[in-house]
Amino acid sequence: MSTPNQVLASAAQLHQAQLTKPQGSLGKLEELAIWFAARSNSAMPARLQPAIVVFAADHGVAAEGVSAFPAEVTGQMVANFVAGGAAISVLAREAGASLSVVDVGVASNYAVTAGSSAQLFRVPVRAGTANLRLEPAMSEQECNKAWAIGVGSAQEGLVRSKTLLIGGEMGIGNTTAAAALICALTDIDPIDIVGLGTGITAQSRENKVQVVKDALARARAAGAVTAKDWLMQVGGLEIAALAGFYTGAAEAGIPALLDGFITTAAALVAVKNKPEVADWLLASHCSDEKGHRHALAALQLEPILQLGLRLGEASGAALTLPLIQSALALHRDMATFSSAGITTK
Ligand SMILES: O=C(O)c1ccc[n+]([C@@H]2O[C@H](COP(=O)([O-])O)[C@@H](O)[C@H]2O)c1
Ligand SMILES: Cc1cc2nc[nH]c2cc1C
Repeated sequence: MSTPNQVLASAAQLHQAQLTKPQGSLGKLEELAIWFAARSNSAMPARLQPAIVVFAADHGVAAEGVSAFPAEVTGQMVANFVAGGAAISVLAREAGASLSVVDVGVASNYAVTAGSSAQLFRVPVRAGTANLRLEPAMSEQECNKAWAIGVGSAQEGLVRSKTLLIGGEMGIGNTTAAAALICALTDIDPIDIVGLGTGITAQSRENKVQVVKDALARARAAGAVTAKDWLMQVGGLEIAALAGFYTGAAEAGIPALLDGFITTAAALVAVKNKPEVADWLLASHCSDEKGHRHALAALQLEPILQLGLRLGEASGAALTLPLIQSALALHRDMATFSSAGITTK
């Protein structure tokens, strides 16, 4: 596992103090430049080359009425990503990021058009998870397979020469799985974590809280202890792939930018499994999903933005890219007090 370089962080901090601005006046942007310096082999990090990888899969728990949309939307949205019409298609183009979609378990058939705007990899581990209220979402072997696809996605051709990895997800029903994982790994009550997902009613949310409580009780009785036990019991295939993706990024020494509620649940699994992964994670935004801020706090991460987003697909992470690139450009290109001949005392 790579570790951030504190000597480069100190050099970057000294450089920030010499730029033509009052100390600390660029706030969080200064912290970002120093954070990337420690993780990019240079006190003056170059413009980032971001890769967005959206993992898609279905959830058996959708049968419990926990989403405002039918499960077929997962596959239909994969087709939309490939056709270039989804929010993340637009935002990836705007930010100059590559976009890949990895189907690790979409249950429905979907047709993709030729001449696509995103690369699609179809590597389904199974056709969606089982209903996690009633049985383990997946077997240990399936969980490991999805995890390995995520590791491979962070370390192979998909992201070659990229310097920032962004994981996203698409999966109807996955806020239920993510909520269950966050509750299991933080010991916070489902009441404080379960949210409205795609926009369910308050009454449906009561049912969703009960579904999560039932799933947690079932998995606990089945002997779930480790983060990977919980992942296999109440997680999802795209969540397992994302946890592997963050682990693979950390192993390769490439920073990873989190998106919303579901990606943060996956990051929590990765960090509980291997604490050093935390050194490579950056939070882009705090979504409107009820438990997101608790999950970020459990990871000791402070989000850059809070815009009331609740979309997923890596959209919040992509929206943060211009700010991050600006932070690095300011760090590289601003004049120093001495080069500009500005007096400090
Ligand atoms: O990223 C978030 O914070 C977020 C919050 C709410 C919903 N979502 C997206 O909505 C889908 C899951 O919502 P649901 O209601 O089907 O569980 C899934 O495709 C996610 O990408 C994403
Ligand atoms: C249309 C739609 C787009 C999405 N993108 C991520 N999750 C989603 C859920 C729905 C329902």
